[in-house]
Amino acid sequence: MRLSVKAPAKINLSLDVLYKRPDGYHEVQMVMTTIDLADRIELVALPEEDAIRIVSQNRFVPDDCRNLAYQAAKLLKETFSIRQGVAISITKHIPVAAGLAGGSSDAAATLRGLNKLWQLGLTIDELAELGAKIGSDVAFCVYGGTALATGRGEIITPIASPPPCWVVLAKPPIGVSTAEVYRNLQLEHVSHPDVDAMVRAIERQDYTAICQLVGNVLEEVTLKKYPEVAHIKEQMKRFGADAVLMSGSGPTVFGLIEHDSRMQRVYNGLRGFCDQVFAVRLLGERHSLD
Ligand SMILES: C[C@@](CO)(OP(=O)(O)O)[C@H](O)COP(=O)(O)OP(=O)(O)OC[C@H]1O[C@@H](n2ccc(N)nc2=O)[C@H](O)[C@@H]1O
Ligand SMILES: Nc1ncnc2c1ncn2[C@@H]1O[C@H](COP(=O)(O)OP(=O)(O)O)[C@@H](O)[C@H]1O
Repeated sequence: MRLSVKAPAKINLSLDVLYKRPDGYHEVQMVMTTIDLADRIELVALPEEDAIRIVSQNRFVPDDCRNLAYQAAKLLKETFSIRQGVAISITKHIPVAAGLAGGSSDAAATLRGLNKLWQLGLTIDELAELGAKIGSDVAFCVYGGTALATGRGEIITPIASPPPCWVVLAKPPIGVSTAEVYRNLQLEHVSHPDVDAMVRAIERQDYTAICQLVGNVLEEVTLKKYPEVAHIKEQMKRFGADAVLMSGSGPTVFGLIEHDSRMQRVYNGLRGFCDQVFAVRLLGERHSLD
């Protein structure tokens, strides 16, 4: 049996860090939303072989137990004593180590897919709870759509999706370590975005307010280390994006744009000096288990 599952990227419209916790993680408050830039996960049952195989053509993607999709399959196998194997093919479209949760989304898609393939009958809440054991962003990726994420990012409260718009993404050729960015964050020096106001602006579908309220406390850390990220931000503003922000720990910068012609201008302008540029739509729908 074979199954194909879509694994979309996320962006953080608002990302605040409240404090460092005794367990080493940071307490966060984020508004996250999925976008139409996705990896494709193919799951093939290996009934004769009790192994997890990862297949990927992308040289930045580990093909062993470091792969988050591998960890998702292993977690399900161990928790439910599954005695059969699976081959997981990952076709990457989401840039790696980019602040777009590509690995987390691959893990979440693997959880949703194996729930079907192995007929486990788990609810989406149960899958999200398992996902949180793999990484802080995995629970959100299990649900998709738009949500307020709190705790270390694993406590998910679904909210309405923002009004439809274009998202132009530009990723400079650097990979960022999330752990390092959190480690270098100096909370006494940051200005905090108003996450609650962002949630309210989304709930009332107020595009102008959403654009005014975007903010990410991790920006300062990554921009300081990589001035090219600040440069991309400036260019995206100059070409006319309605709002510009770095996603997650970076280095990907995204711009929100309402009108098609403006999107084309921003996209073409950025392609002049950045290799990885994408123009996609927000994905309104949450994932269902059907
Ligand atoms: C910054 C964010 C924003 O959505 O995304 P990315 O930039 O990675 O996409 C997330 O908080 C990243 O989530 P994720 O990438 O799943 O992190 P994890 O694997 O759980 O943790 C990686 C490391 O980041 C640090 N970490 C992560 C989450 C958190 N709330 N506090 C932390 O301090 C810890 O040092 C941890 O060891
Ligand atoms: N399926 C996967 N796809 C991409 N990267 C993965 C995957 N599994 C594990 N990784 C590792 O996770 C790290 C972070 O990747 P990714 O999830 O793309 O970035 P981010 O945490 O910035 O959103 C990478 O350096 C990579 O080695």
